Amino acid sequence: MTDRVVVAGAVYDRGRLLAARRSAPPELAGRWELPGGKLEPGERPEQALVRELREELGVEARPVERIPGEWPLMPGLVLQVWTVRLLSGEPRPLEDHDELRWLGPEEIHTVDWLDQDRPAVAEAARRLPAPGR
Ligand SMILES: Nc1nc2c([nH]c(=O)n2[C@H]2C[C@H](O)[C@@H](COP(=O)(O)OP(=O)(O)OP(=O)(O)O)O2)c(=O)[nH]1
Repeated sequence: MTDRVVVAGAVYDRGRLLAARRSAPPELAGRWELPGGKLEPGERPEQALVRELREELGVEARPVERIPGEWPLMPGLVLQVWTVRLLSGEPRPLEDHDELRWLGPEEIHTVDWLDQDRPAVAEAARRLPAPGR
């Protein structure tokens, strides 16, 4: 059986990375992740990511490039991450999250990331654009 893909966004703004705190389910609540969600049948990852970021954060966004790699989550689920450019809107925790935080390069480790997200977050942090971009 092939694993189901969860797509998540490395959303950057002024040299900071967006982190989102999950509000559910109970075993994940309070832990931080990259916003995104599961691919629906027939959906391409980029489409799924645009849809999820619209639903969860209320923003319009454009996937820019995939961060190479694929990270196992729970059995049957793997995480893929795209860098994302925000086109419009200010991210708000509308669904699945109860807090958002923009983290600069020195702040990446100040939130309690989901254990399984740490390698992906490290890759996302390595690609943080300079503050002017
Ligand atoms: N979005 C996201 N989910 C993650 C990350 N790390 C991680 O283990 N997960 C898990 C949590 C969930 O079990 C699953 C993603 O499902 P979800 O609940 O966010 O997605 P969804 O909106 O498509 O959910 P659903 O209600 O259709 O099941 O992957 C991450 O960085 N981002």
